[in-house]
Amino acid sequence: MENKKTAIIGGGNLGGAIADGLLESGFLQPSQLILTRRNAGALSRFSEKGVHTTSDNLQAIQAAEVIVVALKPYNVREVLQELKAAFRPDKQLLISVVTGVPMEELEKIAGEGMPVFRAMPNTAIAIRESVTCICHKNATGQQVAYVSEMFGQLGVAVPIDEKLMDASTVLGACGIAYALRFIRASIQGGIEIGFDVRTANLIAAQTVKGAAELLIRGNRHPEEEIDKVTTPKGCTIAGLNEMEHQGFSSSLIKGITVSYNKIKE
Ligand SMILES: NC(=O)C1=CN([C@@H]2O[C@H](COP(=O)(O)OP(=O)(O)OC[C@H]3O[C@@H](n4cnc5c(N)ncnc54)[C@H](O)[C@@H]3O)[C@@H](O)[C@H]2O)C=CC1
Ligand SMILES: O=C(O)[C@@H]1CCC=N1
Repeated sequence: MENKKTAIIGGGNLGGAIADGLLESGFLQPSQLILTRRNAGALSRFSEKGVHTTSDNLQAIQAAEVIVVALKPYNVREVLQELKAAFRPDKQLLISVVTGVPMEELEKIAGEGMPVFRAMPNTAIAIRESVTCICHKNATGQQVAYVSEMFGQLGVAVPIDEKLMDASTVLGACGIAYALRFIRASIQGGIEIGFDVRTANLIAAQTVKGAAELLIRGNRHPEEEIDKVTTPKGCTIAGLNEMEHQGFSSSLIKGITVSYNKIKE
């Protein structure tokens, strides 16, 4: 499939990370990518690579077949409304990574029949290790295949129903921060028991990577792998049980539900 000229509207944390992933994977050449931001000067690391960077969203949309919207939820409606006339439902497709804005609303702005996708990646998309949950409306099979391939190049793409989009935001997108906080706490503990910060960082991060790979490659439930580590009367079970007495699993579950309810607000 021929790769399509793509405009990313909103080259911030996530928009920039998507651009990094698309370029690094070779899915797009720099000349096939347009990146916008209010202050286009902040995108110089992309323009140096040959990406067209601009603050002119209208020009970007007119030049693109695929439009990725990576604006903040609080200004996305206003910005897209101003660009309404530039969308061409017969020639373009729209991918929104914006939290909490339904596809129906995006279609109303972009024009009836516009192929609309919502994609929920996380910041690991910059290194092609995202999990990206995707749903769609009005898209042809070919368009669905194209968008799946695009995000598949940037990690793992998972098709979901739109009703699960907020849940995927919490588990996948916010989840990166939750996993990193786990690693940070491990580092703090590691320093208490004798490691310097760099060594503790390496051990904690590689351990989490190994744990994740055991599940992904083995398609197993975590408890199966935990059982292999917990020697009877050993130090692992003693540590785990103390963590649970202190509310470890409970605090994560509560955090996830609070995060979910916050999106619903
Ligand atoms: N950061 C993350 O890990 C994730 C973010 N999201 C969603 O992605 C969206 C973007 O989030 P971030 O990248 O974190 O925010 P951000 O604030 O870093 O990026 C938004 C960018 O849009 C630019 N912008 C504002 N108005 C503009 C305009 N009129 N034209 C062009 N650019 C404009 C801003 O200058 C900024 O660079 C949000 O809706 C967020 O909910 C989704 C998944 C993960
Ligand atoms: O914190 C937020 O609201 C956004 C959505 C997912 C990641 N960052």
